[in-house]
Amino acid sequence: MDFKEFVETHTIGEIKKAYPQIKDYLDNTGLWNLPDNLTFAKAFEDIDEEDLWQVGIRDGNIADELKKYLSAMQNLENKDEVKVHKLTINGGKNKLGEAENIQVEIFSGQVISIVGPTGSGKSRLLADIECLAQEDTPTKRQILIDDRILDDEARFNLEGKLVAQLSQNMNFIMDITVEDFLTMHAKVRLGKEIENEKAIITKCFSMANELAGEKFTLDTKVTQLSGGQSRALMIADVACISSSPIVLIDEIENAGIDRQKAIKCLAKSEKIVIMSTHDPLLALNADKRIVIKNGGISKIIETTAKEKACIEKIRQLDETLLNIRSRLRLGDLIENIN
Ligand SMILES: Nc1ncnc2c1ncn2[C@@H]1O[C@H](COP(=O)(O)OP(=O)(O)OP(=O)(O)O)[C@@H](O)[C@H]1O
Repeated sequence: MDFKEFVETHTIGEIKKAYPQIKDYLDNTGLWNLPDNLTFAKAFEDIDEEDLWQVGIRDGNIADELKKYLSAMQNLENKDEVKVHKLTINGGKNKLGEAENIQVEIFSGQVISIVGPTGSGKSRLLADIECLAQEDTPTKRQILIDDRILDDEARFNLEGKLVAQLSQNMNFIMDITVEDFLTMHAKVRLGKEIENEKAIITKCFSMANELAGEKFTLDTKVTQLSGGQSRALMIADVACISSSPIVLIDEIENAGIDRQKAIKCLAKSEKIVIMSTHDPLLALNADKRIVIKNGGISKIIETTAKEKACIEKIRQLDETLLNIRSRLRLGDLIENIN
């Protein structure tokens, strides 16, 4: 029996039992009080045709409407369900055509930095991960997800669900407020759980403000945010709202935000965070760093305990430098560095 036939021959109660999400559909369309012991066709006999039209039900199309709703809910759930425990990079070739001879395994909850001279290929590695390369990019690297080789169909299905990318240049094109932006995104991601949605928006907004140098409000238009504020908002959005299990960050250091805190916020969300950086503070805050040379992965260094012990000193140096920068911006003379 196909779905249409099932809907036409069963009572509303039986249909709700077989597909519990249909109760949400009926609540959302204002049809929550239809008697459970009738079929839809019978129950609709007592409802004004115009009222049914208003919620998109006409000419006995209820089965089609229910099917559309169930399929939309399924898509949303499938999106949320994409979980990645392990990402593997199988080495390809460097710019000189030499084999990388390396395999890198990265697990959820880990933060990995990519370091190397300018032009060495850090962004290229991020791009390979973003497109889930299968030996079909200039580096010939292969990316496995949970030990799985991905065929074209799997790559296509995972597109947009797996990876959230925070790149150096981020501009908003829609002229809406921060609140509308977060609400819109939360609605797409979280759907019907309105209560939860409000709490998440509040959490996301305060996280963004904690990361941003200059504070902004929920009424601020996203197009009016500075580069640093936009980045802070997007990082908070990725940490609190986006369900992508892999986060790629291309050089966060120029963003004018609290970078160390930003990485901590992202790491807490059990995602795989991979960032290219020239910043020692960020590099040492990662669990491991991939060193790139001539377009190839030349080394993988696990951050040592001794290195971790240096972080506080580096943070102080960094703060001193930030302080000098902000004094410079304020028009002060820099004749001492206390
Ligand atoms: N293994 C490789 N084989 C061929 N080309 C490569 C390889 N790795 C990198 N490239 C190319 O080298 C160029 C520079 O790489 P990329 O932009 O990734 O450098 P980067 O380290 O991110 O630089 P920056 O620090 O300036 O951002 C790009 O055109 C990239 O496609």
